[in-house]
Amino acid sequence: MKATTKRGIVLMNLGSPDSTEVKDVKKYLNEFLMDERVIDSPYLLRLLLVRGMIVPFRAAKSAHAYQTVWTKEGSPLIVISKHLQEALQEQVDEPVEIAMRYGNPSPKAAFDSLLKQIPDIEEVVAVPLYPHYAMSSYETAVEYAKEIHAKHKYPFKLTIIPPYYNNEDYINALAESMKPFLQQDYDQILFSYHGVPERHILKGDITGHHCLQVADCCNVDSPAHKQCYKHQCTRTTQLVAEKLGLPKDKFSLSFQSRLGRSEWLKPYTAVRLSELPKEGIKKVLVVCPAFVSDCLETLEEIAMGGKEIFMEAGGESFTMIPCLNVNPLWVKALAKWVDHTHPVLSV
Ligand SMILES: C=CC1=C(C)c2cc3[nH]c(cc4nc(cc5[nH]c(cc1n2)c(C)c5CCC(=O)O)C(CCC(=O)O)=C4C)c(C)c3C=C
Ligand SMILES: [Fe+2]
Ligand SMILES: [Fe+2]
Repeated sequence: MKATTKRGIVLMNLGSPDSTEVKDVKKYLNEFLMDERVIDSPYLLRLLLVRGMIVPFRAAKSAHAYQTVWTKEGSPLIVISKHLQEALQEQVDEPVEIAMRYGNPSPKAAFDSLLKQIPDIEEVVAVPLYPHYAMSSYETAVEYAKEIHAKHKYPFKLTIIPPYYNNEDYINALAESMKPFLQQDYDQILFSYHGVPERHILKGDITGHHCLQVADCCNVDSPAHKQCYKHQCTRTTQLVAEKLGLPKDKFSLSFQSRLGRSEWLKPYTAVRLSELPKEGIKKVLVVCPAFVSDCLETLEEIAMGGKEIFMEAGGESFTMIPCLNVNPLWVKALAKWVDHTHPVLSV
């Protein structure tokens, strides 16, 4: 069916450095970590922390990590986002662009390109490539896109796809993508999500008294869950496990990529990978549902670093399940969500 409204689509991801050179990685880390939704200290303290401590110490290590996963076409996250754009474009009539929260291409470049292709464009549908709501991922991407939209007075309406951590199309695509890996002999599936500081969870609790304060908070109903990253990761895990018929002892959940010394969501993936073999879990499958595109954090931190930790601790086999990337069911889900007849809620 042809769209009645003149529309365009933007897939929004996090972004990567322009190259693996230390100067480009520094530029990227500065932009990323100076975001107040990522490092939420007051401006001057953040500036001191980021420019004076984190970036000078982290840039070379980070650049080296990027070198281990970089491809001829560029950063895996950007390349896969482009492939997803192409795959979705084959399914929908509206022009599809990609935009990154940090680095390139920017939301402005994506909006300008859509406006050039359809000068009388009426609506742009933005799809954050984050299934879960976190201040440091979904929220910052959405608020940035809204800011650019307002600042440049674009003539079209901006519609945002809400978090889809519990959406049946997303859960089904994820479960189906995992099925082939369950044919092999394994002891447990580790669902490893990007972590966030516990402080962010407390800050995002709209009730002010639920998250991390009520016993088993993620499994006790609360309006806080609308913006609770921990609840949403827990729910994705439960729904995928149900869909795959996994018994309780066959899966567990952990959080990766901790930065700094404050307390982040626990258990930490690196710690669990070092403990699992001692608990008799010698064959592990790892899936990272917070990322829909493979990136540094899945390909280097988990598939390389995580595997090393697990094998050195006595593990026998470590299998990384790829992200959804350009999985046909995932592309189909996106095409369904952006269809003009499908009711989307603007956040
Ligand atoms: C999936 C959602 C993400 C959340 C939530 C998130 C929070 C978060 N991240 C950092 C710091 C870093 N993250 C880095 C890489 C990175 N993070 C995400 C996603 C989320 N981050 C992705 C997809 C990537 C990979 C990007 C790529 O180019 O492949 C990095 C850069 C790499 C490094 O030096 O380790 C940093 C730094 C914080 C502090 C945070 C929450 C507060
Ligand atoms: Fe991150
Ligand atoms: Fe919560």
